[in-house]
Amino acid sequence: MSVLDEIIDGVRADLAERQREVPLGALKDQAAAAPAPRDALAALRGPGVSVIAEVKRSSPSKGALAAIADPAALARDYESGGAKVISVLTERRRFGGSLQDLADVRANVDVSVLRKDFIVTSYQLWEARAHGADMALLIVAALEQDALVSLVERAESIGLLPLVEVHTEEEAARAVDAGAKVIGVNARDLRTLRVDRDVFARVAPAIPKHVVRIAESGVRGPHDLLAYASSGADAVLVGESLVIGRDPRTAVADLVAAGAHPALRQSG
Ligand SMILES: O=P(O)(O)OC[C@@H](O)[C@@H](O)c1c[nH]c2ccccc12
Repeated sequence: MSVLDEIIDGVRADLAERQREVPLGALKDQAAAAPAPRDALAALRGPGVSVIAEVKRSSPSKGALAAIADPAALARDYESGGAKVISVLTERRRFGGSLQDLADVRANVDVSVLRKDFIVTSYQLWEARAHGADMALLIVAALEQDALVSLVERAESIGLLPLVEVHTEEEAARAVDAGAKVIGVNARDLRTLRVDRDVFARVAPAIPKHVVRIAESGVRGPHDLLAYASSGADAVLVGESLVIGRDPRTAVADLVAAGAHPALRQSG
């Protein structure tokens, strides 16, 4: 069984428990009472290379990264550094996150917030919206095409912008077919956890220009952002290097400054 399959087994077990506690009808009432969605698409379209900064306590590949006692404070630092979107990992077993983290972050920033999790049912989309998310991650490798298509549609119908994640050209074609407006290319293979920063340059040409292209994982600093930008990235998604550093606000600001460089305007 791949790492991805193992993670999803755990996600399904936790999900079953939450579904017993909160019936869908009650969850939909919570979603109706949540603050209105923010326009993440406009934020991601630039100008410059947008930075999505992630609240990430641990990862299956590295274990514990940072304690992050106050995710909202970290998110405010990211925002003041210029992050356009805050990504909040809500998966509990491997990443140490929660839906409470998502709600805390959303209540304390003015930018858009992404629910980063392993979404396999529409119940999780309603949870995302009920806790204030503006975007939700959908991982192509975790979903049959029918399920992907219906989750993209459902997300949009409840006001969530789906970020559809791929790792290969074939997956990118599936994401485009599913109508994704935002596609993320993950440098990390979720089946093996290996990072290959060349994946973005290989896969990006399979994604039409009108789609927002996000390079995910492996950004250590401005030089990696610039490399992704030169291959056509509209945005980068950064976790580990921000949470392990001493000054997340400055780390984001350095990325944002690199992404604002005028020479990048002709790229892509
Ligand atoms: O910590 P990094 O290498 O900067 O990566 C961030 C982000 O791309 C990574 O957390 C991620 C990308 N896709 C995912 C899917 C599930 C969980 C996590 C992820």
